[in-house]
Amino acid sequence: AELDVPVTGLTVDSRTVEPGNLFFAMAGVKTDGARFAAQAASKGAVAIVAADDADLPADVGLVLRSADPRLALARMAAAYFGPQPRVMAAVTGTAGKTSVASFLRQIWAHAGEKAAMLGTTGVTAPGRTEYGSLTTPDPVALHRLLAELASDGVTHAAMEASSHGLDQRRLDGVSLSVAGFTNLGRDHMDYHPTMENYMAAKMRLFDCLLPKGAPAVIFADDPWSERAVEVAERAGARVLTVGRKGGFLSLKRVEHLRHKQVGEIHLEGRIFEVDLPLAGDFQFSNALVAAGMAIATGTSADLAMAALEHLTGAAGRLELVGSTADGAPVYVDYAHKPEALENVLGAVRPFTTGRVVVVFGCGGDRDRGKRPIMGGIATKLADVVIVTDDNPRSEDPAEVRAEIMIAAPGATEIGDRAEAIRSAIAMLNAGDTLIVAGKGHEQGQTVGDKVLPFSDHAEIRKVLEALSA
Ligand SMILES: CC(=O)N[C@H]1[C@@H](OP(=O)(O)OP(=O)(O)OC[C@H]2O[C@@H](n3ccc(=O)[nH]c3=O)[C@H](O)[C@@H]2O)O[C@H](CO)[C@@H](O)[C@@H]1O[C@H](C)C(=O)N[C@@H](C)C(=O)N[C@H](CCC(=O)O)C(=O)O
Ligand SMILES: Nc1ncnc2c1ncn2[C@@H]1O[C@H](COP(=O)(O)OP(=O)(O)OP(=O)(O)O)[C@@H](O)[C@H]1O
Ligand SMILES: N[C@H](CCC[C@H](N)C(=O)O)C(=O)O
Ligand SMILES: [Mg+2]
Repeated sequence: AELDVPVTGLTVDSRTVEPGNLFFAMAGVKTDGARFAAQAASKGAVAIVAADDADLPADVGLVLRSADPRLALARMAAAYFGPQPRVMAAVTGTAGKTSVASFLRQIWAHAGEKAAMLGTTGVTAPGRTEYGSLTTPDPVALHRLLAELASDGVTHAAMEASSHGLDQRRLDGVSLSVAGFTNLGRDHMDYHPTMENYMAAKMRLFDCLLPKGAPAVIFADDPWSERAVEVAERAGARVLTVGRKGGFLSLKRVEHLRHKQVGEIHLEGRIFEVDLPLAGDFQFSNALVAAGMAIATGTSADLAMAALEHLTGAAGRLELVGSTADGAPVYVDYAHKPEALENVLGAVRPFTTGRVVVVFGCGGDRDRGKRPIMGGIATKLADVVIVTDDNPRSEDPAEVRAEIMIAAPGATEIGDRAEAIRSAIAMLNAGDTLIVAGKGHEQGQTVGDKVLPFSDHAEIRKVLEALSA
């Protein structure tokens, strides 16, 4: 069928249909949009886009069939909203996406570009800061945003490509200049049936979305790096590897100081000594991926390396919130999956002369398999473990905690997160380090379907202030 009537908007939700909208009926995880086609039609949808095999009532008007309606939505949203920032970068990987996108925006800004980032923590652009929700927005929200950014004069934008986003074609309409890969670890095993399936979703960024000949910046030191390089090469990308084993940016020597690290980076025969003002080995990895992506899209090596010395961590990523009177630092971190927890606990060990104390929990309605794994990691790598709540959602919080506690003998269980933070800070001695993990930048605790205002930062500050008063 051919559509020669004006379309007033695109939507995937029948409840938001306005007269003249094109309604996309999507088969989802919870329900099927096809069941709402009649409602969409009655609210004035100009046509319904549906899968070839979708079951639709007869009286819904014009129907456009598609073998892949999510792909159709992405492409139509791109066409409908129009302009995108000239240089679009997307980074994927289990951990580090938000950090890389944030660092890339900062490097571009340092080089004088009008740059933006969008992802888990929201949108950051010149004159614009918004709190986020999804890591990769749906195509309609995404292309509306990109068009706004472009019309505001933003020329460079860094975005995160989550595996859900890639799998659901959310960024298939984005014109990419460069793509990045950080690492692969266990995550979202409630959505992806196997690690292979999860890796394949991530690799869509390189083998479906990145134009041939465009640069693919790949972190070289992960067990999955080789696979990523193979996929990107086979897809015809210009592969640039970064890291200790990196061929493009290679990290030769790192010295860990308390809140910063000094590293030597080799780049095409030149040597840069870089003072990175962030703690944690993994932040150097993220910084290298970001620098590689900036250089690959035209930033000079000198400017990119200089920018690394001014980087600020993304909110809630190994963020130092304060210290006790004895100088014990208290960090907020977003580790909510096994490898991330392992990394962050390992990252603070070199500068901790006393005990590493960790407060963490696991989200309800999310992969249950990771709970005992994280309990085990905390027990192995921290000296004191306090298990608490992190967005129980529809689950019984005590049961979520119990599934962690099975693998965390010796851990203390304190469900109330504020109370857990108070107890942890109260026990700190000089030389100890406290990590409050799992919520990072989040500003709420989701219990049932209610989001109660909650911030690890605010709780920590409150306790530290009370102690110093
Ligand atoms: C599991 C998942 O990814 N779900 C996403 C998916 O929803 P879905 O299609 O499965 O939704 P569904 O509820 O089954 O409904 C099917 C369809 O019927 C429609 N519908 C439903 C009810 C109705 O009355 N009328 C109607 O038209 C829905 O709009 C939908 O199109 O497509 C929607 C539109 O793009 C997304 O908003 C939604 O994200 C939900 C909110 C979500 O929580 N997603 C999380 C898991 C997510 O995507 N996370 C990733 C990774 C996070 C990370 O970095 O770790 C992210 O990118 O944020
Ligand atoms: N390169 C890395 N390797 C391992 N762990 C990392 C790395 N970068 C960050 N982390 C850990 O993962 C947490 C989340 O980091 P970040 O938000 O940058 O990743 P993300 O991929 O965007 O995560 P999400 O999918 O949850 O949005 C950090 O707080 C830290 O604990
Ligand atoms: N994007 C991730 C964030 C998890 C953060 C953690 N605080 C939790 O609630 O599990 C998710 O929705 O699975
Ligand atoms: Mg993120």
